[in-house]
Amino acid sequence: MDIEKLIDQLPKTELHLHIEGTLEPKMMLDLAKRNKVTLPYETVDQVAAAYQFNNLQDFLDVYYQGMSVLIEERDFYDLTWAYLEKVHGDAVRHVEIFFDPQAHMERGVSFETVLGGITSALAEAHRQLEISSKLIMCFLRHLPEEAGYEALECACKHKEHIYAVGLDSSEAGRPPELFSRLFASARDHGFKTVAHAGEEGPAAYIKTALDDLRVSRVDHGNRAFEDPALIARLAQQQTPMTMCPLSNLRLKGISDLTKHPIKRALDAGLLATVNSDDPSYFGGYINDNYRAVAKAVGLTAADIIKLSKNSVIASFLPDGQKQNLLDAIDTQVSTLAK
Ligand SMILES: Nc1ncnc2[nH]cnc12
Ligand SMILES: [Zn+2]
Repeated sequence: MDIEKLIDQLPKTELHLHIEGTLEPKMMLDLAKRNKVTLPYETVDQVAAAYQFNNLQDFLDVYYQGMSVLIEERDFYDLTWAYLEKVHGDAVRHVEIFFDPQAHMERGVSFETVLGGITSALAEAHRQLEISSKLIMCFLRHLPEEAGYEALECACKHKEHIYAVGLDSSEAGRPPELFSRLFASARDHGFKTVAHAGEEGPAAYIKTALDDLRVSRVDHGNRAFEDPALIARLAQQQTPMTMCPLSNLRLKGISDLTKHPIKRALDAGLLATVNSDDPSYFGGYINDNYRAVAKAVGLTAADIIKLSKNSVIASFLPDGQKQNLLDAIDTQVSTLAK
């Protein structure tokens, strides 16, 4: 079966996507003009040239600067809508999107402005594009745990729109257990939990994300392979891992895509998925990630089908909707096999 066609046409979900990381250079410059924000770039080429990163922190510095152009509700709407239209063409049927409210609130943009723009676009995508969605509010781990409570209070006022909380930003030296009380409080309020772990941080951070934050999924998780007992546990528990190949390449977690652990993860029986993380900054949306990693590590047609099914199983969708999507994958596979 043709791998490219499978990637293009198989229904799938995206589970690791920072909406602020979908800000394309052109939109960044247009919004800077619209909102009278000064950026250190004047052309799309200058923006693109700044996207050279040696590690996660290099990227985060550019990412937080880029999002300074997002000010009005319609900016968040435009950003989210552009992403959804784009991945509609990638056969994405369901998205679980991260957003970073603390990074906006500290600039004087209200939680409601951010949430209003994102949720209006998500509702429109449900109507027009038949893409369903859930929102995951991330706490910034470079800030103290105490700083997260304000965002959690805001989230509690909008429980109908926010399904889970996550943990992102600078990982080194900021282990998950620093956020145990905040996450316990979020769970008490009924939110599911996920966390970035093992992107740059050690395997021990993945363990404490599981044990202390009680995460339903591990975002990235690459460094789990340094601990065979942890791999056995992740396989046994079928804890989903939301992997992001082009992100790992661009942030130099791996020196080349042939070293990406996605194939090893599938072969070890892990519930691994492929996602784009911050597609505007890392050079590719979800299907670009599938294509690049498939070529680099030699994924088979069976692997691609497995990955699209894993993306559904790993989602927060109710069982009935998961089954509908799994059936849609099988139907598409049969059509392509003819
Ligand atoms: N790849 C990533 N890791 C941690 N925090 C992030 N915020 C946006 N992208 C991120
Ligand atoms: Zn991420």
